[in-house]
Amino acid sequence: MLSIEDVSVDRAGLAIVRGVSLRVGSGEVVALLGANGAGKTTLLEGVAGVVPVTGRIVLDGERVEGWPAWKRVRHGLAHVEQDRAVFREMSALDNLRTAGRDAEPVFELFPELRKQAHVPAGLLSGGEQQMLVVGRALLTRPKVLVIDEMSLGLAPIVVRRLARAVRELADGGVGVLLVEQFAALALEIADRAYVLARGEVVFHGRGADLRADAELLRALYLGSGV
Ligand SMILES: Nc1ncnc2c1ncn2[C@@H]1O[C@H](COP(=O)(O)OP(=O)(O)OP(=O)(O)O)[C@@H](O)[C@H]1O
Repeated sequence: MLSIEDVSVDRAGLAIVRGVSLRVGSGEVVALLGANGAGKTTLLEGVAGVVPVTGRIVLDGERVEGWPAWKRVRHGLAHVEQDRAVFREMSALDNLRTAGRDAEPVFELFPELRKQAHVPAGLLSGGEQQMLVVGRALLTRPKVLVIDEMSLGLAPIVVRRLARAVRELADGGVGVLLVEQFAALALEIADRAYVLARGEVVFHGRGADLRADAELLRALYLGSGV
């Protein structure tokens, strides 16, 4: 569904992402892990069309690396950015309506939002705001969802709730590429995982294998390789 082939990204003259190749299939959650500064956010931004890349990005059968971000969205890509941006003065429902579609599927996925439908989004809890952001992305009916650190600053119970929802989305056929600071949590819902260190893939394998091998995970995070 999404294939990233030999992708590199430079920023301010520095090679931040270097020759990364990875794939996300339909119905799969793929975790993208790595220490701070490894290049995870930059890679997602390259996929979404926020920053230019070299290499190939194939989305649902089409080469999209030269496309503007909006065109990638139209072709089935949704990008949940790190900043959890909602329209604070607008109600939760109106935030969802900006996606131009009936909000009902979001209320089914996150019933807690239904009760808050008419509350200004700025007054919602951090977790509810994140549900809105994920919900809004979902309403564009993506084939692939790339999510950057959706757990930042949220309570563990809320993070679990969001993680479950992401797994449900994938079970419904969406391909998910998930950047997550809590590796253990990401690996609970991930089918496969990649670890980035200094812009390069240093591990690729089954989520369960990495989860079962804390030693390996630690070594990868420290950048010492396998
Ligand atoms: N706009 C930019 N200009 C120059 N350098 C940047 C820019 N954005 C990020 N970087 C640098 O790129 C490197 C990778 O950053 P990136 O945010 O992609 O990593 P990350 O793996 O997502 O880390 P984190 O988990 O801390 O968000 C960092 O060294 C960062 O300072």
